[in-house]
Order: sequence, then structure tokens, then C-alpha cells
Amino acid sequence: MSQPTSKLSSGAKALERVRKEIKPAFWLLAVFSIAINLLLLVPSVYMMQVYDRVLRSAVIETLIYITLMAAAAVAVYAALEAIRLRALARIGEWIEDTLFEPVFAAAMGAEQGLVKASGAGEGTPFNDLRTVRSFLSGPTLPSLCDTPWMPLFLICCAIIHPYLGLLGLVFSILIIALALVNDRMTRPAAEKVAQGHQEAQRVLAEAARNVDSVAAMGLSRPLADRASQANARSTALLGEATDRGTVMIGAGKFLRVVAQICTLALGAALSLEGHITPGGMIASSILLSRALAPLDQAIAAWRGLQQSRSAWGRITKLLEASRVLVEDPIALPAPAGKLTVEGVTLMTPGGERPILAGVSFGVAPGSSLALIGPSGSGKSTLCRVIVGSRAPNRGAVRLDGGDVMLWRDDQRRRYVGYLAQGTELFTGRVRDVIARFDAPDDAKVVEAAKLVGCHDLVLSLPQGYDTVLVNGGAMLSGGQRQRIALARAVYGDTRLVVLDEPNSALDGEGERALVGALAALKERGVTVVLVTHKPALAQLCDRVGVMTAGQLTRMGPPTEILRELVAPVPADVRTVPGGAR
Ligand SMILES: Nc1ncnc2c1ncn2[C@@H]1O[C@H](COP(=O)(O)OP(=O)(O)OP(=O)(O)O)[C@@H](O)[C@H]1O
Repeated sequence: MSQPTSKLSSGAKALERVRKEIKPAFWLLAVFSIAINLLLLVPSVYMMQVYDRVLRSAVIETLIYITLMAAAAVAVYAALEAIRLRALARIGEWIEDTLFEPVFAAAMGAEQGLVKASGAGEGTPFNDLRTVRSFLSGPTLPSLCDTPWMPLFLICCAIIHPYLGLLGLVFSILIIALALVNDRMTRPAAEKVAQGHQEAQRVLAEAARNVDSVAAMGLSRPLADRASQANARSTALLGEATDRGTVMIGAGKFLRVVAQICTLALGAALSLEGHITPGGMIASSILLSRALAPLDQAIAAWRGLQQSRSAWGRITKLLEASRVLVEDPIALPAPAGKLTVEGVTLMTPGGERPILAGVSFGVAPGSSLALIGPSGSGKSTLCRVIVGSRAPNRGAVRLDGGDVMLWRDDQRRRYVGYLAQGTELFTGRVRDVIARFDAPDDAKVVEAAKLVGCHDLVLSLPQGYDTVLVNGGAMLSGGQRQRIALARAVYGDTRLVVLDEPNSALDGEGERALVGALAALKERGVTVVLVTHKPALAQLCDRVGVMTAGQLTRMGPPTEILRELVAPVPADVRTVPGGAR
């Protein structure tokens, strides 16, 4: 993000900016539309002049003169059309560029439960942005812009003869009615089709993320069946929607041709009766086809408009929901590392039950807390709330008195280290990964790696610290990934380190390095919160907290807490409640 502001509030701001700045552009396009549609009258006027003036007077100079004028007008028309198309393409590009980062951040917020927008995080926001951009850049929007000018052509028809105007009006109403029926019939199907595709994509993405489990347990077939069922449902709906759509497109084209024939027939009759000139007959036929052309195209473009409208709806819903957070939080001074958890309650996303219920405690700067407790007691969730990845429904987590939700992104990146369960590294050079994708400070990168005992490991990689970890470090072993993630968690000026089962994949040597790292962090005065199932590790912390069913039920010095909790079993399998990891 270019501006180190709150990532979520910037979404609402960017949306406001787009809405505000887009207005003058659309007004300008409306002016273009007026000019283009006035110039579209030229062929009709030209025909009338040729039939009623040139053919009667037989003066060739007049023909040359009006032909040159018509050609000049048509050239201006073509230029305006080209400018309009180019301008719309630029507007589409600009909207995509402006909203790309905010949409990314808001989509992350929706995943975290920070953006309170039901359904806003569904689907693929980037696809939605692309849909809106293609709609703006394609031929659909210009034809829709021209639709409101239909009355101009009908009025011109009526000036030639009221009956011709009336006939045009009748056909326009028929075509508009057809468009509305088309919308009614195809919109729900089109929405369901999109949902079916998303479901199939989700199953595929999930399978790709867990490719080893899929292969090992032969899950490929059932997962493929699930994806293909979702896909087949949407394909069937798509077929139905397309069939309906094509019938409507055919009906629209039929009506237009019939309208053309009827106008010519009526024009001929009126001309024979001497009510209009032959030029008027030809001109009214051209005018009517002009009036109906955008309507006809609008029917064909209706699906594009619908898709773009619902894509824009999803984007705005996602970005508007990001108003919930404070704009531009102030930059606070570097924290000493005082952590305060004040009555934190976090409900399940549906609000059915609390995952954390009124958790309160404090950790002094530079001291460490081990969180223990059975599986599902809320330890990992508490870690997520502490680092500001989940917003509590009630209460707050404060770092040096400032709500962690209001610490700016750039500051969190600098002062907060986090090692999640199920370590995921991102694709990039080892040095960039450890430096959290900030400009890497070589000395600090090596220092962090040495601190957690992974310096030699990194040096043994093909290009050392410049080795590119692809696919989140999939080429490394679980223990190697965890050590690099640990180095990232302790990198640089970190003042608060939250480690969720940091030894789950470590061997004996790795565990020794971790113990050394904890001692070094203590020496540096870094505050540490650590989730573990190993008493030996909990023992190293200043205090131990016990989580039970979303509540912090005990907290005290390790000797006291662990003596109470550890079962008298042989030392090599001894664990705290929750089982050994
Ligand atoms: N997004 C969510 N939706 C619904 N329930 C959730 C969600 N996140 C966590 N939970 C529930 O909250 C409870 C606490 O989960 P959490 O992962 O924090 O436990 P834990 O103590 O870290 O367990 P473990 O030791 O196995 O890692 C679990 O019952 C879990 O199912």
C-alpha cells in the first residue's frame, strides 16, 4: 500500500473518490452522446436533400456540396465515437487501478471478519473489478448511452409525419417490453450460474492447497464429483438462460426488421397519397432504424449490464463495509511492549456462541506469557485477536495503551511478530520473507536468522538468502519452514512476538534454538506470548495462563500452574492438557 493508512478505511475513501471523480467524466460523455446522436441525423437529412432537392433540381453542384458536408459531419461523428470509446476504456482502467489495492485489503478484512458485510467476501473481488472494467471498455455502454436519445429520432419521424412517429413509438414500446421480460427471465439464472462456478472454483482451490492429503486418501474422485456437480448445475442453468436469451435476441431482431418494413410501407402509402415526399419516406426509415438500433443492442448487452451491475454492487458493498474502522490512525511512538487484554469477547461469525468470553490479562514489557489449555479452548484465536487479525466483538487488546486495531499497518509490520499455526511463508526471496517484504536490512536479516538458529539452514539453500521460496516455501520441510517463519517473527525492531505453537514442527536442535531465541528476546526486552502444549517450553516463560472453553481460568508463575496441571506420567511423554504436539 502506498499510503500507510488503515487498510480498511482506505476502501471506503477510494470508493468515494471514484464516485466523485467519475461524475464529471460521465457528464462529458453525456455531452459526447448528444453530439454523436445529433450527427446521426445527418444521413436522414442527406437522403431527404438528395431525393427531394437534387433529384428534382438535377443540379450536380448541390449534390457535391451536400455530399461534402455530409462526409465532414460523418468524419466528426467517427472521431467522437473513437474518443468516446477510448475515454471509456481509460475510465475502466482508472477504476481498476484505483480500487485494486482497497479491494484486496477489504477482501482480507472480510476473511478476517473485520468487514461486516454479509456476502461481501464471497466470490472473487478481482474478477468483479475485471467485469466492471470490461463493461466500461466494451461496446455495451456506448449503445446504452445512446438509448435515451431514441425520442429524438422518433420526434424527427413525427415531424415528417405524425403516423410515422406513432408507428416508431409502438415498436419502441414493444422492444423495451421485450428487454424487461428478458431481464426478468434471465437475471436469476445468471446469478445462480455465477454462484455455481464460484463453488466449483472453491473446491478446486481447496483441493490444490491440500494436494498431498487428496492424493494420499484418494479424495480426488469425491472432490471432483462435488466440483462437477456444482459446475453441472450452473452449466444447465447457463444453457437455460442462454436459450431464453437467444429467443429474446431473435425476437428483438425480428421486431426491428418488421418495424423497418412497416415504416417503409406506411411511408410509401403516405407518399402515394401525397402527404410526404419520397425523401421523407427514406429518411423516416433511416430514423426509425436509428431509434431502434440501441434498443436492439441493449437487449443483446443486457447480460453484460446485469453482470457488471451485480459485480459493482458486490465491490461497493465490500468497500462500504470497510467504513467501520477509523480513518488514518495516528502514528504512535515505538511501543515498549506492554500488552493489555481487556474483557475480550469474540463470537463465532454467525454470532451463535463465544469463542472467547471476557478474557482479561496483562503482560509487562519484556516479559513472557505461555498460554496452555486443551484443543479448541481458544488459544490460537486469542493470538489472532492479540495481533489485530481478528476484531473482538467486545473489549480491546492494547499495545502500550493503543488499541491494536488502530496501530497502523506499517507500524505493526515493524513492531509485531507473529508465527501462526500451520506456517505459511509467502513466495519471495528468503531475505525478503524474513524482512516482512520491507526493504531488507541485511544485518538484521542475518541476526534474526541466527537468533532462531536458521542461519546455517538458509546458507545451505541453493542461493542462500537469495533463494526464492516458491509456493509459500513448499520445497522446504515443515521444520525448515517453521524456523524461517520464526526468524520473520523476531526480525528487526519487533517489540511484541506472538508464537502459536512455535515448536510443533521442530526437531531437537530446532527446539534448542527456540529456547535460545526466547532467552535472547527476554534479554532484548521483547514481550512474548507463546502457545504451547509442552511444559518444558511453558516453564521458560515468566507466567503461564490456562485457557478453558474460551476463558482464561488460571494465571500465575509456571511452577505453580504446571504443578497443578501436569499429570504424573513418565517425563518423556509428559504434556500439559491438550496432548503432546
Ligand atoms: N471462524 C470460526 N468459526 C467458527 N468457529 C471458530 C472459528 N474460529 C475458531 N472457532 C472455534 O473456536 C474454538 C477455539 O479455536 P482455537 O483454534 O482458537 O483453539 P485452540 O485452543 O488454539 O486449539 P488447538 O490447541 O487445537 O490449536 C474452536 O472450537 C473452534 O472451532
